[in-house]
Amino acid sequence: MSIEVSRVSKLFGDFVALDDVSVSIPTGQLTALLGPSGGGKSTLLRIIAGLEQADTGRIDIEGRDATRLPARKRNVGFVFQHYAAFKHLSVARNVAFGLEIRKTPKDQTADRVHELLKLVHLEQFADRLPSQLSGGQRQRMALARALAIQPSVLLLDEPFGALDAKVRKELRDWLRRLHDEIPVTTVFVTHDQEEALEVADEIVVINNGRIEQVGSPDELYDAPANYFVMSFLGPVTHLDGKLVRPHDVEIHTQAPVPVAGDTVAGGATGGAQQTAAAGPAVEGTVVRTVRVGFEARVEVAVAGADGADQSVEAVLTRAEARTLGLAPGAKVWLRQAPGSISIDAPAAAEPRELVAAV
Ligand SMILES: Nc1ncnc2c1ncn2[C@@H]1O[C@H](COP(=O)(O)OP(=O)(O)OP(=O)(O)O)[C@@H](O)[C@H]1O
Repeated sequence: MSIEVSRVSKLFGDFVALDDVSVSIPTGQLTALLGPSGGGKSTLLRIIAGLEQADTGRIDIEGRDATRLPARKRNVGFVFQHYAAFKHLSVARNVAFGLEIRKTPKDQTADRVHELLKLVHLEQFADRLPSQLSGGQRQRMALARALAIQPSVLLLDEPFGALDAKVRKELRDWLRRLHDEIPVTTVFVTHDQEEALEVADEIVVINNGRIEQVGSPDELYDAPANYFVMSFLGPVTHLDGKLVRPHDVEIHTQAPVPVAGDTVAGGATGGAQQTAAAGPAVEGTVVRTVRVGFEARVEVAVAGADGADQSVEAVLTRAEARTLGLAPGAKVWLRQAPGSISIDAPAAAEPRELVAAV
């Protein structure tokens, strides 16, 4: 393991930002710290970097106790969302900075800067000033600068957060490819589940100063440990007392023949369960259908346990929606698709609070 975080807690006044957090970050992989705003991701990253001190607990980096080491002695590269470049220095000099202060011989520095600028596709901009770069190019320069000192760990705090969606997506793909080329242990903070699922080898889900789950993108998606993780990883809806994904809700225009509903695989307590066969269907009425790109989102009103109408969302392909001809007011039957996963919804009132927290 490249980074071992053991029983780390951090308070700001009496606010608990991190509560007894332990996690192992594997060597050579891209690990995402994922969670909602204020959950403690940046605080954890800053403690690993040595920019913040934990109140209790221990940090080991590459087998060495780094808990009390100052940031500059931890051999970590760091990139923030708003990268502070030296405005009056060229791109090449910015990248060279870490090497110059370490008194690296000039020719070695020049070679390394050239190599890094090539790696981040900025060779032709070596002599420009940072202000003459686009936001995406500036973040690539920041990465080159962080990599210059050959860090054992690269820490990225929402590195693409300030960029527009298209550039963000490009840089995300680029970071993945870059990491395949030079597999430095990398930890990056994001609140964007899609970014984490797409880029990371491993995801650490953090909420309210605690770790909710650690796993590969597939593990998290296929076996979320709890209600929070499942809700945070993408759209969810409630069907028959369970949290399910809208694309796992089947819509029938006639009452389907019930097949014994059986639960085959349970995760951790309270975690996802996989339905082997479809159980009885729930009757409802179509409220509206909205087409979004190739999908059709169908809102269906069903009678809840308390008698009041509850809204269930189902997502179909456009073709499916067209075949079913779902007009508002149409009577339908909903059931969870066989093989899909669900989590028992917590007792009354709680779901709404949790969804609001997300
Ligand atoms: N220096 C500080 N002083 C007081 N409170 C702080 C300080 N730094 C962070 N906090 C608080 O600690 C909590 C966790 O902050 P942190 O930045 O780690 O969250 P985050 O998950 O990275 O969220 P975001 O994505 O919004 O940055 C927040 O409620 C924040 O207000």
